[in-house]
Amino acid sequence: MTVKKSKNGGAEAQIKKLREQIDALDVKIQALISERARLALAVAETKQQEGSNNFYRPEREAEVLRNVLARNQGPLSEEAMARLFREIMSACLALESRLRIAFLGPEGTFTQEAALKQFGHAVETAPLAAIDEVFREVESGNAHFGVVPVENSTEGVINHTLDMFMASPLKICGEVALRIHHHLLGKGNDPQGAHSVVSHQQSLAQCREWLDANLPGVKRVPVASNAEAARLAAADVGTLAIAGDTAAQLYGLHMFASNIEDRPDNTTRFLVIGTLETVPSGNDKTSLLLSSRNRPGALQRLLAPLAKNKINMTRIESRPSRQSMWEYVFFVDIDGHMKDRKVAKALADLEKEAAFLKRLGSYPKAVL
Ligand SMILES: O=C(O)C(=O)C[C@]1(C(=O)O)C=C[C@@H](O)C=C1
Repeated sequence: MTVKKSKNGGAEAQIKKLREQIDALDVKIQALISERARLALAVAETKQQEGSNNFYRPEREAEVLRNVLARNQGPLSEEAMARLFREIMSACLALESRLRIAFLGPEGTFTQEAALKQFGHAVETAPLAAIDEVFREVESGNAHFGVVPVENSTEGVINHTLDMFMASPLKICGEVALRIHHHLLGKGNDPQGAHSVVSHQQSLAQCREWLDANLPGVKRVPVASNAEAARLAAADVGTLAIAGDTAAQLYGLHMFASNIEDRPDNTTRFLVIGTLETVPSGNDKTSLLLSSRNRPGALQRLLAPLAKNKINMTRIESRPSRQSMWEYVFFVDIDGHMKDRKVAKALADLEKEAAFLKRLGSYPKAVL
């Protein structure tokens, strides 16, 4: 008994000592964060004196986060360390100017998660019901930036987002890559007793194999979003939802099975849209909208300037042009920033070959 007591006493004393060290470090960290915030305010003042009211600088934020990752020695993971610095920058930016970010809602969607991953929590977020509403909110100046999904590694592109760029004057200012984990959620006790499983059609597709193996008799019903699915599951014990953590928490649902996506590397790419022309960050990509003249070998000829200038094309998607039948436009992503000499030369060559070329934006590659 005496030994145990002294052991406990020893452990408690040890914890007390460690906590004193933590307290002493917290004092220093806090003072440094305040000093950092004062410097950010000074940067804001300089921006204002220059006549600029673009306080958000995605290229600088990408650089800060890349430096953080390069320095990280553990024990915190890259994600954890980046998240902490993201929130520090978010709070600093909020001192300079509070941003309003429109995103494809409702609350609890993966797009909201992507918006918070990119901007941190010190922004005002505005959930909107459809992708075109997000574009309109930014175009009208009601929101500083918008976040929309564009591509999923299992199911491919989100055509609606690409189509919006044909007519919209907005630029792509950044991209966010988000690992997507889907869970089977509900209010009841036994998922086998459910009559239907609801989710966004992409999520149902991303969990197809799991559903075939585990819930073969349950009807699959596509709905507008995963968050909407969670809302429906919260209202009816016979309805199961496939959605992510945020929606599960928001609607207080029971998690019957976690990470049910067929591919463990399931990632969705989101775009940050706005009026800002992002300057080079040192590791950028450029998105273009192209259409070819209607003649044999047109696509090959169209892309030749990229090969000639040794530009790496990372993606190409074709979409009907909507101008005339059987004509296509191409969404092309290339490595580099349009201000890079090599890219600028390739774009000048491309312009001569293409019937139409729209520069959708150059922006930092997703950091994490
Ligand atoms: O460097 C700037 O331009 C800043 O305003 C500072 C800071 C930061 O906290 O590091 C804040 C907001 C910008 O988006 C980028 C960086």
